[in-house]
Amino acid sequence: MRLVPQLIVRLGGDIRLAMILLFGALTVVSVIPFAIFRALQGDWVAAAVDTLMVLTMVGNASFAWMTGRTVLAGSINAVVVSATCAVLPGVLGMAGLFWIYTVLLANFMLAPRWLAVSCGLLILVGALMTAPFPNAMAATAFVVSTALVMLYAFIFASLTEYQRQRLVGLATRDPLTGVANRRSMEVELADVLRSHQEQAQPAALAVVDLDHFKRINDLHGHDAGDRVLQAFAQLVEHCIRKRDRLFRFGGEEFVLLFPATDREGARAALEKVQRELRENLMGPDGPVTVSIGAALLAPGDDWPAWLARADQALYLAKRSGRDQVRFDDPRPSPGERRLHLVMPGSG
Ligand SMILES: Nc1nc2c(ncn2[C@@H]2O[C@H](COP(=O)(O)OP(=O)(O)OP(=O)(O)O)[C@@H](O)[C@H]2O)c(=O)[nH]1
Repeated sequence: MRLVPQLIVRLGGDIRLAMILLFGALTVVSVIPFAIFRALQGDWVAAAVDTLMVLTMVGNASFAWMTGRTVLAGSINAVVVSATCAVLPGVLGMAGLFWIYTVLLANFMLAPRWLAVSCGLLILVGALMTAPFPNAMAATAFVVSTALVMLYAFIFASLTEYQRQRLVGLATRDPLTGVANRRSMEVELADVLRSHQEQAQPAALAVVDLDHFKRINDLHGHDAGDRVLQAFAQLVEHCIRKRDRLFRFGGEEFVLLFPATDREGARAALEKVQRELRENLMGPDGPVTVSIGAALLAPGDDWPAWLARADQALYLAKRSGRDQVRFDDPRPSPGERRLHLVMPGSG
């Protein structure tokens, strides 16, 4: 991808990275002239402080761009610039105070809120100890204005974070059941494939489909069907491991992803899910069963192929009478018919 489109895609998807790069660029443009001017005046301490700040910002922006570790890079930026700001009035006199408001605001865009508040307090205390305030009134005005700027920035950052989380929720969750949606599934399956390629980790995937679900809708209405879907999602999320993931693929079809799990692990997990649902998933007319098709990730699989194999196993589970789990075997031995294992105890 060319540089500008790549830049737009990455910055559009990661606001903290965008702020770190912007902050780095603005620091270079705004601080370098001061560093040169102070060096020309023979004020070597101030020139060195300015240069150190520029180097830190540029280094951190490169680090954030290359590693994606934007919280760490933004936090380092906030701490370094705030520490500099705290002593700046001691070096520059009252002129050092003018930079403080910019840094107080920038900290909330670069670092987590608790760190931005801590850095703000550091600046406040440092400036109070080092700035040559002409009188107590000037010092009081400084404290009040600094506190107000921090308060506004804190409220703004909190609201922005709340809205961001709501947007992420809307974009990645299924509104009916609250589980992750198909879009998240595609992203997470691609991640699992990457770590499978890098670390040769096994992974299993299962497509779970409620049996005769249409009857519930037809006999008792859509709301009754919705309640069964919600109960299903709650029961499954309750009985899988934290790292396993449940997605709503569409309608009454769900996908379960088991990262770092081999065949035996997947078999045990699916037995548990099936047992939990058999015992506790109730529709208006009694227990609701599920059919499950599972597949282990095989070398050379992309995620649609992996999912298609699990779906094929589900199809066989349905055709064989429902209420059962079937595994697809990705590597039948030469000349052998593709083997579909029916789990013990399943229908
Ligand atoms: N209540 C409700 N129903 C839904 C939702 N999404 C899809 N459905 C219904 O799910 C039903 C799926 O029907 P089918 O594909 O025939 O599946 P089934 O009746 O479970 O039959 P088998 O899968 O073969 O056991 C359809 O009636 C859809 O309208 C939803 O969000 N809420």
